[in-house]
Amino acid sequence: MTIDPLGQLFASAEAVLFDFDGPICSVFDGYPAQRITVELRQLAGAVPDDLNEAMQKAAGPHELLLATAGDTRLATQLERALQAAELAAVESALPTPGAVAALAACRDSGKLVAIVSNNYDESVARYLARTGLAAQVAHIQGRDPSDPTLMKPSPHLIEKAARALDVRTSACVFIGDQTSDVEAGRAAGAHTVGYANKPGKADALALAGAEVVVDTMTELAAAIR
Ligand SMILES: O=C(O)COP(=O)(O)O
Repeated sequence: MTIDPLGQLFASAEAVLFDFDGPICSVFDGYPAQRITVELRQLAGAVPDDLNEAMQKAAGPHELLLATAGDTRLATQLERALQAAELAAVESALPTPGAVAALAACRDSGKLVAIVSNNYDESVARYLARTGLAAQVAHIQGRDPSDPTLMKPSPHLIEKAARALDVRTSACVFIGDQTSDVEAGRAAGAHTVGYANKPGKADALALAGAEVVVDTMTELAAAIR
């Protein structure tokens, strides 16, 4: 008998939770995250040395937002600017091959779907509307605009999405392309699948504890059916 770990994970799942940037689309393809990070740093202007150090270290706009969490005024200012940048970015976001098939497979097999993202929920909604996918997603869980510390790797967003779908987290499979996604999924008590969309990611996702790692969303779609 062949053992199909991915098929088994989905067979017993009631809901499939998708991270947005990566598994569903490349959000920052036309408006690079690096450019947004630089623009947000410029907007922040002069800040105290310790904060400046943390902000310079941030690898992307969400890490930058997190770095400002202790400064409510600045965090609010950057949150608003990042929301605007994300809304602009999704207009040119490119779909991930296999993502549409994966969502269709969930619909056909009667599994609930939520998107769980550190991005602004309205930008996710715009992308889904633009690409005709809105009806296939029961819930969009974006970051909490008032508290960046609740972004993944915190389990908060996954727990909230499961509550919105009225399922236990243990009945959810969460697919993400970052080790922080896998950490969030595990901390929430969900099953986790790593999507290794770049060379070298597979080992890191497995090390973070992903139960299965896939290289393509097409492979994932086939396993859901
Ligand atoms: O874009 C990011 O880095 C985070 O967003 P995600 O949670 O949708 O992956």
